[in-house]
Amino acid sequence: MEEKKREDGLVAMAACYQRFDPAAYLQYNYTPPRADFERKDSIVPWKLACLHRAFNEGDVTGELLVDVGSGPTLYQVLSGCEVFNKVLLTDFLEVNRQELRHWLQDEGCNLDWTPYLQHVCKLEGRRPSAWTEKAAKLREVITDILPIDVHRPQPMALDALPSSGADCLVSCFCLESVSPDLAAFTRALGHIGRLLRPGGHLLLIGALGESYYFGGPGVKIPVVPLNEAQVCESLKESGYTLIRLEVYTLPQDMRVGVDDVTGVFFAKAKKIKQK
Ligand SMILES: Nc1ncnc2c1ncn2[C@@H]1O[C@@H](CSCCNC[C@@H]2Cc3ccc([N+](=O)[O-])cc3CN2)[C@@H](O)[C@H]1O
Repeated sequence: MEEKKREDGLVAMAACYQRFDPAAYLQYNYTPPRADFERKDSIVPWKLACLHRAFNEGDVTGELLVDVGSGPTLYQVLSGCEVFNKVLLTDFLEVNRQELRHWLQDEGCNLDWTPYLQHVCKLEGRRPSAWTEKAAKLREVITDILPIDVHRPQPMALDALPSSGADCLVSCFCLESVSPDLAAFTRALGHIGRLLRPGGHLLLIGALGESYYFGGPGVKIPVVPLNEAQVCESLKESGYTLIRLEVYTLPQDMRVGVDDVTGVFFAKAKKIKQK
C-alpha cells in the first residue's frame, strides 16, 4: 500500500510538470527584482556569490560537474565552468533541455544571460567585458544536456557518467519542487548521491518554507516546505557531511506572488567515503 501511495504521488507530480512554461518561469524568477545586479539584497547575486565562493575555495576539484535538474537556467554553472572541464546539464523535461540547447547553439533563448555572465566575471576579478570569453568557455565545457529523474534510484542513463561518478554535483531549487513529501526529498538526495564519487561535493540551493510555486500562468506546482533543520537532517540521512549552510531571508519586495517561498538555503556538502 505504501509503495502504491508513493508511486501515485510521483505520477501526480510528473503530471504537474507537463504544463511547465520555461519562458514564464524565467520571467518570474530571473528578472528584477529577484535578479537585480544593482541591489545588494537581490536573490540572484546572493546565489551567485555562494556558488563563486564554493567553487573557488580550493577543496572542489576534478573533471566532471553535473547540474541536477537544471530547468531552463544556466546561472548554476557560471562559476563551476572555470573549475571543471566537463559539465553536464540535466532536466526532466524536453522543453527545458531544448531551452538550454538554444542558448548553447546561440540560437536565442528566453532570457539574456549577459548580465549574469558579467556579474560572475566581476566576482572573479575580471573585467565585465570578459563575459564573451566566459560564454565561450561555457559552450566549450558543457558537453551534453541529458534527461534525469531524481526519483529513480538510477536518475540518469547508466552510460551517462564514468563508472567513478561525477566529481561534483550542483542542484538548485529542484528536489523540494519535485518531491511530494520530505521522505521523497530525502530519497531523491540519496539517489543523486549515487551519481557522485565518494568524497565528491554537492552544492545544493533550495527554497525554505515554500509550499507552491507557479511554473507558468495558472500552473501551480506543489513544493514540500523545508526548514533548515530538515535540510541538514536529510543531507545527513542520505550520506553527506555538511560543510556549510547559508540562509537568505527574502525581503518583502522579493515576494512577488509567483510562490510563497520565505527563504533560500545554500548547502555545501561532501559525500561520505564508504568505510
Ligand atoms: N523527477 C524529476 N527529476 C528531476 N528534475 C525534475 C523532476 N521533475 C521535474 N523536474 C524539473 O525540476 C524543475 C526545476 S525548476 C523548480 C522550481 N523551483 C521552485 C521555484 C524556483 C525559485 C527560483 C528562485 C527563487 N528566488 O527566490 O529567487 C525562488 C524559487 C522558488 N520557486 C523543472 O526544471 C522540472 O523539469
